[in-house]
Amino acid sequence: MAKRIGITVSRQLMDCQKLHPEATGELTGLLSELIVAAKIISAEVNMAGLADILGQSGKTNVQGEDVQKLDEFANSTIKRRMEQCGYICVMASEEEDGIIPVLDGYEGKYSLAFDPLDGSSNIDVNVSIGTIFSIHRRLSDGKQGTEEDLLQKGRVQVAAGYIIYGSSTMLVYTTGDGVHGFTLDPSVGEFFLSHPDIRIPSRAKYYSVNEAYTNYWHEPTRRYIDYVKTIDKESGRPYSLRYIGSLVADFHRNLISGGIFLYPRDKKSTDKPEGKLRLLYEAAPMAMIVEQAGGRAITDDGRDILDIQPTGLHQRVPLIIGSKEDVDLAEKFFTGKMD
Ligand SMILES: O=P(O)(O)OC[C@H]1O[C@](O)(COP(=O)(O)O)[C@@H](O)[C@@H]1O
Ligand SMILES: [Mg+2]
Ligand SMILES: [Mg+2]
Repeated sequence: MAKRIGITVSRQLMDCQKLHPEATGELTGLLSELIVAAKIISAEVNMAGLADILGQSGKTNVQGEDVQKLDEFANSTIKRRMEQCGYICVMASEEEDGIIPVLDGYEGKYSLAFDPLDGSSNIDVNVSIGTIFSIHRRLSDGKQGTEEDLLQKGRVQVAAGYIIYGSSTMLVYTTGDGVHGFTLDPSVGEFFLSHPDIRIPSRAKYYSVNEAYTNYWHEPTRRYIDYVKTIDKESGRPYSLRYIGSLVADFHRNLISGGIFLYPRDKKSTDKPEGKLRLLYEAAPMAMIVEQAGGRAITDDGRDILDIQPTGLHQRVPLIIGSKEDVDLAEKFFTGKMD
């Protein structure tokens, strides 16, 4: 894969296509359309305070969460663009209860699941937020796609990525050929390669968990977090705590600097027995990226996130993700193999 800093993302996609003679260019087309949607969202996020787009929309989504105006803007921007791009047959969004069809005559061979805006609690306070996406090859034949095309294991994703709207806007994605980061130059409206072949450090520097829930943690969580806080110079402990409250931003920091992010099950969320984060458009795409970068992603009972067969569009899973050595060790704590 071309490692030339400064090449555009469309150029890299084209180069990647050349490596796959069977490629038809449809995945490149799909990703290019998604990137246009991300640029539109990035422009809106960057001037959110001016555009009267902060605050709540007054609606509640299928997750029971208050929908922010920017959630809605991002959701409709992606939907409007992708329903007529001609490369996908069905979509799923965090903000929509059921599957989202494409316009008749625009059916394509892929399915798209997305979290239009991740980190909604940080939208109004100018803290990094993002968009997460996951792409599968369709299974159903016929024209419009079905839920079956979306409910596929993370292991068979053809591409996954996120766009982080932070101090700079970055696209980080994988098509199974490593993980690459591009930075948006807003003056020319183009993403340029800035982080080729990202490899997550095998040992963490940071741990990311919402400590406000300590009183509700199950014993393995408590023991593991106590462990990362224990002084052990040789293994770089205690790790520093960093928790932004936007999965995209916490994940991105750990991807670059080394870290472990945990959102395990707890005793607080009786309405969310499987934790908070969603498998299809949060955990599975991040798991593909982290594994492609040399890291790992599991549940808090040691299952690999990418091998979980989804059963529902908005299914939640406990998530432990990040530097491989730390996730391997955390697994021992959570599966009772650490005495
Ligand atoms: O406030 P909590 O319980 O720590 O939850 C924070 C988590 O919730 C999320 O905001 C959920 O995602 P959405 O903002 O897309 O709903 C994650 O980004 C983040 O990691
Ligand atoms: Mg989210
Ligand atoms: Mg969201």
